[in-house]
Amino acid sequence: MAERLRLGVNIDHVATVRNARGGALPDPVRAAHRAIAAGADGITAHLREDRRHIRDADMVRLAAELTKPLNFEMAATDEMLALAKRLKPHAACLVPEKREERTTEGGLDVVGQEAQLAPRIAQLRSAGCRVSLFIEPDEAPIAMAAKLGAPVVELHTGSWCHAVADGETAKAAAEFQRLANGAAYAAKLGLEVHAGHGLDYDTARQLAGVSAFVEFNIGHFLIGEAIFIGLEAAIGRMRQAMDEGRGATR
Ligand SMILES: CC(=O)[C@@H](O)[C@H](O)COP(=O)(O)O
Ligand SMILES: NCC(=O)COP(=O)(O)O
Repeated sequence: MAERLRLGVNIDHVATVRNARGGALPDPVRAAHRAIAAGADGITAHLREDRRHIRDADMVRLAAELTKPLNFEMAATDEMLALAKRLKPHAACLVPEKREERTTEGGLDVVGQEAQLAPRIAQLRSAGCRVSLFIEPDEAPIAMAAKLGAPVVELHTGSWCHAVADGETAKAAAEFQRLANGAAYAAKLGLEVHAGHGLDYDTARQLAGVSAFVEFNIGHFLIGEAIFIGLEAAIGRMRQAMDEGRGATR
């Protein structure tokens, strides 16, 4: 029987809605508690440098209150590093960030940034954080992640999800194969393999069939679904989709 996939729920976009009116509601920390009650294995939150959704005070509360692991997504900057070292979340996921982007557009450029990343990874590990690198599913960044001492990689699923959503069948098939190959390669190197960005019920179900993945981090789709069916129901359906996909693992 294949290992059960973990589901990390990203709550960034509860904070996006809150910030639209500048008040305190809806509270992303309340959403995190509800997500855990509904079966999330962990919570992901991305403290962007421009604080467009999650804010420092949210991170402080999440780190103090959660009963399941917190995955702190952050740019590899001194400011974020200092905060992560203070809050000591279960996990720190280093992601690329461009101020003008609408959302994360690709994986971290690990091959070009070894000198900056190596000391930051070492410091996060010393603070007790499980470090992951959000990267493209290609051999060069995966090998570099292993060389840099990151125990976890999160493979960027955005290109595949876009191709699926746009009905680009050939591209979607190629991107899926790229993810499957990347996951197998990372697992062979001894890395723990996660996936995330743009996943929905169907893509999560399909990707769950790749046995090398142990965790998916999913946010935007689930928060959108919550508008229609509620957060608990959306998480329940996602859990079911992932379990179905994992059951199909050969
Ligand atoms: C790194 C990643 O793919 C996402 O988790 C990230 O948090 C996306 O950023 P937004 O939530 O701001 O779209
Ligand atoms: N790291 C990916 C993540 O946390 C969620 O991404 P998305 O589902 O909001 O695109």
